[in-house]
Amino acid sequence: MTRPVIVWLRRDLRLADQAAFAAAAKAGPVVPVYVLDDETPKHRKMGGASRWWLHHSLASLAADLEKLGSRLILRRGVAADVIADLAKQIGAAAVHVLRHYEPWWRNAERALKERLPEGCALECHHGNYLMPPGSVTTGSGQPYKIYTPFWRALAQHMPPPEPVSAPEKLAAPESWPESDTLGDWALLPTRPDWAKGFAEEWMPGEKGAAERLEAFLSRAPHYEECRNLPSVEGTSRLSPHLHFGEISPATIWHATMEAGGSVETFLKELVWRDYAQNVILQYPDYAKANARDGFDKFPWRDPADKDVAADIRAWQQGRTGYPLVDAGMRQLWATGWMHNRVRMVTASFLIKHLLVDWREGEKWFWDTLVDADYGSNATNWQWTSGTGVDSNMFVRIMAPLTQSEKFDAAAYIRQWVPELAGLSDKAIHDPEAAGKYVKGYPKKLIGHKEARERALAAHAKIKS
Ligand SMILES: Cc1cc2nc3c(=O)[nH]c(=O)nc-3n(C[C@H](O)[C@H](O)[C@H](O)COP(=O)(O)OP(=O)(O)OC[C@H]3O[C@@H](n4cnc5c(N)ncnc54)[C@H](O)[C@@H]3O)c2cc1C
Repeated sequence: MTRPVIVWLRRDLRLADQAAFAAAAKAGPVVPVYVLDDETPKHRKMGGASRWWLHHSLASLAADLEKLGSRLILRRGVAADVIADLAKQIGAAAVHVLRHYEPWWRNAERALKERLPEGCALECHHGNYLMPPGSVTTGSGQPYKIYTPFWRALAQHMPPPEPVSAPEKLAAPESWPESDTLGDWALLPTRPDWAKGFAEEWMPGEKGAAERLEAFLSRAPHYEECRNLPSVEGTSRLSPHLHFGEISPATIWHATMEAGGSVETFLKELVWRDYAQNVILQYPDYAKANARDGFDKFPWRDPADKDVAADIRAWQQGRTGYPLVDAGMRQLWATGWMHNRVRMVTASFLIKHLLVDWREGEKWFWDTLVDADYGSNATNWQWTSGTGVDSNMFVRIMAPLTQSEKFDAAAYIRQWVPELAGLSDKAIHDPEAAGKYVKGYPKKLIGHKEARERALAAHAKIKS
């Protein structure tokens, strides 16, 4: 009997265009394994919203595997140890994985390689990004730090290879190793069940991802004009599916190209995802360390101070008195997702209006986003705060009230801040300035002009 091979799954929970499954299917009986590992990532273990998604995504993958005559084995513990032990136990000939670039997963891949028994190879495949992170370099072989030249260089290698179909069958081993039961992992919230709204919005899993893509294709040609309008369903909402690897970026690339029309702006956004991985490969601590010199001395307000803590809480709960900020933070809490334009506005508000260190916001998003992604989250927070490897954006202080009008956010605000629903399109962006007192809706935590001056003065301190 041919020795079995293991497919070790992480954020690659799909069968189609999944190189680890494709290679394993040809090699022999396949044992697909997911390890819930809260130890290896240390303080970066998955947040609450991601755990909700993970539960449903694993259930979906397990059902899809059964249709192929296979199973999903669930284990809990330090992933490198669990996989090495399992390889010994079943006499595996190889472990197939898709590469991941979070620093803890790179360490785990190295550790696993050392721990695997003799004769069991670790086979790492490419597939969750358009190009393997680190492979797009300047003429002198250096990795890119800035997005635009990165995009130009990556575009030279596009389109990506055509996606590969899911295997039609996966041979089963002679006997299946033991598996945990998904429900015992308690990934879903219970008391309180804050994720009630998630199920209305999302269908985690490969089928849900394919449906999202299908629905987006007819809108893709209008992406450029609609993508900044939070009141309009203008973007793809594929981010959590991409994060959990339920669909490959190559699949999305080819499908949007075939849909026709001008899709370059969308593809450029997709490349931001690759760019973020390229950044964390160069700066593994990107979620905790300012990349730009000088910001370590920035006079942030102290989150231990009770007034600052109250401001942070008001931001988290969507009670800042700025309707667009509040709508975004409430959308995040209710659905685990927020529109990109509003992510920029809410992040800028925390950092510049409230003068709170970007890392506080990064942590909140990590816990509450269903698409929370180590690379993309840190890259976008450092970009907004001006502390990152790219240009210093600190002095670009977004005006939430102007942004709200410019991007026509009235309907979005009505949806997420229902106490303001009765206000006119004109008054809803800034009820206070329009002289509208709405019972239950808070006053602004700080005026825009005052906040802007305070932020610029703080920034001047690190420049002097
Ligand atoms: C402060 C802040 C934090 C963010 N945190 C995350 C995060 O943790 N995870 C995450 O996936 N995105 C993050 N983003 C980027 C962006 O907001 C989301 O990817 C986007 O809103 C997802 O919606 P969509 O799928 O409809 O995107 P679309 O506009 O349809 O874009 C298609 C895909 O491209 C990728 N993409 C688009 N914009 C970006 C970007 N700026 N950076 C990286 N990838 C991008 C996503 O995978 C997205 O699904 C963050 C942005 C900000 C400003």
